[in-house]
Amino acid sequence: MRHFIDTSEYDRATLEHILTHALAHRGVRSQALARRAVALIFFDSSLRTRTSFAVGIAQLGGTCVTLEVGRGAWNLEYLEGVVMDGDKPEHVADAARVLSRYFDVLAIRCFPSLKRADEDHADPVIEAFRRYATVPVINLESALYHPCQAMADMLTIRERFGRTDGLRVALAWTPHVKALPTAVPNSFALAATQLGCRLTIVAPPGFLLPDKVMARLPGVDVIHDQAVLADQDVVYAKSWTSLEDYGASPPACYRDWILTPEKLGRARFLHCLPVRRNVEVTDAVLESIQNDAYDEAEHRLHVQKSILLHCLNII
Ligand SMILES: CC(=O)N[C@@H](CCCN)C(=O)O
Ligand SMILES: NC(=O)OP(=O)(O)O
Repeated sequence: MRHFIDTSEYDRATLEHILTHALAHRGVRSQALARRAVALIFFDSSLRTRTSFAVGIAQLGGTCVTLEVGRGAWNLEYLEGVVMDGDKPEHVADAARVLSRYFDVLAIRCFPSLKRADEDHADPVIEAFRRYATVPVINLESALYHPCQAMADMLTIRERFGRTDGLRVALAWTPHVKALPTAVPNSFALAATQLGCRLTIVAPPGFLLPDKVMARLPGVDVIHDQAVLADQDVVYAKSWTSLEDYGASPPACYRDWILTPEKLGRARFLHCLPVRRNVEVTDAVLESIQNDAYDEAEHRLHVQKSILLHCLNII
């Protein structure tokens, strides 16, 4: 079964095939998903993911139903063997099997708790759906991975530069008012290296990615000095939680890690959005011609149509 949970479950040729299809079919309307139905299951908020999936499915002639877990749909337990006497009336073990009888694809968003790193790093909710679903599962951002975002990121780089191989790409930590997940930086780092980019992680001490991700990034430099950003082709700005003080708001002493035009130099700017203006990145960066984040958001629509077709063995 072709799930799409983490890009590193696929080889480079498959990822390239999806990107090539997405670039060639951008804007194309078809009936490729006629008579197919996709469940969009949200445990957490979204602007881009829910809308771009709904529109993309419609452009392919398919149907989607959006469920908000705990708000209109039952709240779902996902841990094995628990006595369900709390606030969660249904288990993923049952919900995933039932929804698989109605839908051709189950797509799930569930962020980490940011309380216990060991539990988050096991990615329990998406793994529960993988275990019990009998149709393909697409990850709309789990505790550890956001593969659809990473594919849109790589499509943006490929469109801008005509290639991904050999480009100098920095994953640049930014300040934030609260701790954020590592899913976006994890998947960006993995996909960028899979597609031949020369990746540098630029972050304060203690802000590494989880061990199970770093283990798949051999040879990637981690640098604690933003001076290297100006030498890059692409700067990918993102805040994420410290591993040493897991789930704690970033300390005020790192507020000057905000990305400015001076630090960006001539690099192209990417961000998954949403962005906290003048906390993570200045208005001047976002209003500059170097900002490719809106193309990046558009590319979610194009690449997700190709991911759906891949998961259903249509391409
Ligand atoms: C602000 C916030 O909660 N960001 C989330 C979502 C990012 C895009 N889906 C994060 O950092 O993972
Ligand atoms: N980038 C992204 O996934 O956006 P949403 O959280 O708005 O879906």
